[in-house]
Amino acid sequence: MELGRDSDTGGQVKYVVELARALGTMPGVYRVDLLTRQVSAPDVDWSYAEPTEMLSPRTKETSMQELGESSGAYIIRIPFGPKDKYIPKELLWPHIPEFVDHALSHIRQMSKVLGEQIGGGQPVWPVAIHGHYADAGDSAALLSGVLNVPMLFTGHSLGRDKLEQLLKQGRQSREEINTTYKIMRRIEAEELSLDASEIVITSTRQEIEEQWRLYDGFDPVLERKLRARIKRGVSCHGRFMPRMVVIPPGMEFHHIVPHGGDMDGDVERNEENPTSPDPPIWSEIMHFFSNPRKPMILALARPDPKKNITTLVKAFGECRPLRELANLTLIMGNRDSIDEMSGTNASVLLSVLKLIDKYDLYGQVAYPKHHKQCEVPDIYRLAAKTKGVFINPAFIEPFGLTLIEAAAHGLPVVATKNGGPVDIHRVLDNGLLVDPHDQQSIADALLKLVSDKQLWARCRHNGLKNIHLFSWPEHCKTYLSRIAMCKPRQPQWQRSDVEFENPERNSPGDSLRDIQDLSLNLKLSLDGEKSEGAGNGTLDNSLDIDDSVDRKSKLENAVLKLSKGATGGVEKASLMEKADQNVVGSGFPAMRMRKYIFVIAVDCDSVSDTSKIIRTIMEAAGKENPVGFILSTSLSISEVHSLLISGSISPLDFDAFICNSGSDVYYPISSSSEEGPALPFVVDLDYQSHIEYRWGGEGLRKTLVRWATSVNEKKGQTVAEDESRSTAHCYAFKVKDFELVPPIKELRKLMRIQALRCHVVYCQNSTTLNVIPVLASRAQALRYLYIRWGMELSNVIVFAGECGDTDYEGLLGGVHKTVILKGIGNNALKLHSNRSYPLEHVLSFDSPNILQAEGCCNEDVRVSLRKLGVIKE
Ligand SMILES: O=c1ccn([C@@H]2O[C@H](COP(=O)(O)OP(=O)(O)O[C@H]3O[C@H](CO)[C@@H](O)[C@H](O)[C@H]3O)[C@@H](O)[C@H]2O)c(=O)[nH]1
Ligand SMILES: O=P(O)(O)OC[C@H]1O[C@](O)(CO)[C@@H](O)[C@@H]1O
Repeated sequence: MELGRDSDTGGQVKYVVELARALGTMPGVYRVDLLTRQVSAPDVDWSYAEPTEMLSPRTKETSMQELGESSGAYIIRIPFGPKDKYIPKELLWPHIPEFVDHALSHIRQMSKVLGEQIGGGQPVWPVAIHGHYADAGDSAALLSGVLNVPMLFTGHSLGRDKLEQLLKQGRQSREEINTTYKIMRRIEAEELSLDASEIVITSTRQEIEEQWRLYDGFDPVLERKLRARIKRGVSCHGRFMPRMVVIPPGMEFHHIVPHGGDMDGDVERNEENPTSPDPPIWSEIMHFFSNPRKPMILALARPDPKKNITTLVKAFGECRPLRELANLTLIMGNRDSIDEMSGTNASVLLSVLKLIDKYDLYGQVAYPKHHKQCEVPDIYRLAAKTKGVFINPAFIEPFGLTLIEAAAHGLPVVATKNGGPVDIHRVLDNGLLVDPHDQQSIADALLKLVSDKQLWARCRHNGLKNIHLFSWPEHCKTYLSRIAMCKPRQPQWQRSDVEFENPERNSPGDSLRDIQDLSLNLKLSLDGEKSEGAGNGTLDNSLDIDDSVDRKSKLENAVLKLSKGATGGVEKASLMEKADQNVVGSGFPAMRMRKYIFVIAVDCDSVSDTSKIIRTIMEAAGKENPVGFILSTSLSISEVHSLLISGSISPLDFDAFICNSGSDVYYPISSSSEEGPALPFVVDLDYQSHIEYRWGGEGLRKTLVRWATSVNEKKGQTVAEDESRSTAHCYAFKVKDFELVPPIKELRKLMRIQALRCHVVYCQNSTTLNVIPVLASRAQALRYLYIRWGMELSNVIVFAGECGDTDYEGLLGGVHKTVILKGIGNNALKLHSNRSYPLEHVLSFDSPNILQAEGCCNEDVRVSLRKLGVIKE
């Protein structure tokens, strides 16, 4: 770990690595995979390019022999974004879909490997997926949706709070902040994480009460109300809230020199080897001081403006008695040259240097250029040895790992009263809290602690006495018990395979009793005791139980046939049949065998344009390649049927149909005349069970109808429910005038405020609004086809227009190739006003996977296919 190297290498890195390592050694946990980006750049360590790295356990008890072949904790580095280049977290957003696709492929591969090793040949699926920080939250939401496993989320630092703090400081406008930090994109990712997570882990209560409450999708009062309703067994009307759980992080204690009985004031010494030489970092710090024997005030933080180091230097510089009594050590990451640091970090450092000069603090302040990770404990020990004090004066500190590190080394603390330190102080009672904006109170608190020997000894003693409360094994126990309470989710087809093979194992708890793994952050198996917990937890979490599709019927792997109702819409014809093994049951064969799959996702102005483009693309594909076709559209399946008939295209020319903006997947079947008016398609019920998660059903529909009424009252008859086009997982509304309806971002906000989790899409030239499950989309349906049928995503070519429905941008990113057909697309959509951030924060325009075709005639398409190497000549 290169902690403090830049703004990406802070406490979160340490937290996540230590958590993964600790989880990997927990009884019952089989495997933990920590997924991160692979970087092979000259300016970063070579190990960042290693695809896999084992995190060896810290505890001696866990011998390698005890572990299974692939068990333990691993860092898995996934390549995505430009090769050979380090990208700061703010610029990663356009590359997230590519990460998700590669991560899926790793998880799929791993589940097979583990299946061979410990699963009796059945794939071993992750038990849960945990996103850390907004970008991983965004990814985990998509992955949990495709894999159909529970998601957990930890924010570490939250965008809305950061935005408020930056606005308060008044140095940048909202637009400037967004340009620098891509903060609106990040906030949307955090909102999506709330939509999709079953559990949100926080380090403190303050994070819930004061930070998460700033989000549309979380309201502590509504959360309590919903929880009470669940306990009483009363309906929540389709509303869902993630469960917030406070679990403070832990510490790794292996490198801490035992303090023996020396808790009451005498400085510690190395008990194991009293004659060992002083660590080199001590002299590197001491050479700054004219009187190295004075107590040392220590600050250790990334040189980030929010850490407020400049106020500390001012407080020190302006307080004569403090300067006389103590020295100040500032550990602010590592640097070779200030000119090579990032803009904000460099400006903090320059300000500090100017202040040292202004107050003439030479000989009293140390600011070493380098320190190694392994030297950090020595730095705390040095401060404790001089009877010094640790200070964290951050404007706001979400938790503050340095505070528990200092306590573990017997160093009393002065800390900001904003954020996590309040909770830490309640537990440890090892120092004083201050207002970080009040320079005088910072100086007073420091002076008090360095001058009052009894207070200093009491704080040291208290910290050492209670630090065991911040332990990773304790953290992991609570964490795992929470996961055991989640309602088990798993791909339906996998569950049915297991159950058909082994009819003894039919209760939901049983599948948890099998060894399972938990990917991205952990993989674990649950023992009998925990499985019972899982049963009880289902009650606790019954918010998510609203499983409206009858489980039994889903398990039957049935084929649902459709027939045209009197209205011309599609009705379910009550025909649940045993699986037609050739169609759905045994793995839809065609997609896996295709060399390429062309996904036609052009959102045209008119139906005739669509069928014309379908024919052009099919002709351009030629016959030489075994190409499969998928139509991806906002249309319902009966509209698709009419479109195909009007264009004289056979449904059998397609492998699949992604309909209703991604809320339904169908496969074509040959219709026989005996079946009367049945449409020649079967619906994929497994897909429905995947996207069912948090679907608000009737409660959501009623809220939408009320919303439509209120729009109509204000603007005249503008929005009306379109029952004929609505399906079980898509509520369709007709829109008369798109200028009069609110943009997507407002409608989404309105739904989130009411704890309704869904995805809203304006489509068909803005004449229609489709409201679908939050984990459904046209892009997600493609990932599902990969997981379900093994359709290779890198061999998929998506054809899209220049613009389209409001889910358009989701179609472009990822490992598949995209051909954008110039001049095509419905143009009435307010695509750009649907987001609160520019398209560049979502899409990478220079991606080699995206191509522009000059037009949409046969030759234009063929030129693009040639460029992609799909066709020769
Ligand atoms: O020059 C430095 C600066 C920091 N560190 C280490 O880096 C970590 C910094 O963690 P923390 O003080 O918690 O701050 P952040 O880097 O800002 O971490 C974020 O993530 C942490 C874990 O969730 C939270 O505790 C913080 O509040 C949150 O701001 C600590 O282990 C430090 O020892 C160094 O080794 N060298
Ligand atoms: O300033 P931001 O964007 O809120 O980010 C802070 C986050 O970045 C990191 O420094 C990266 O490790 C984390 O410690 C912290 O969670």
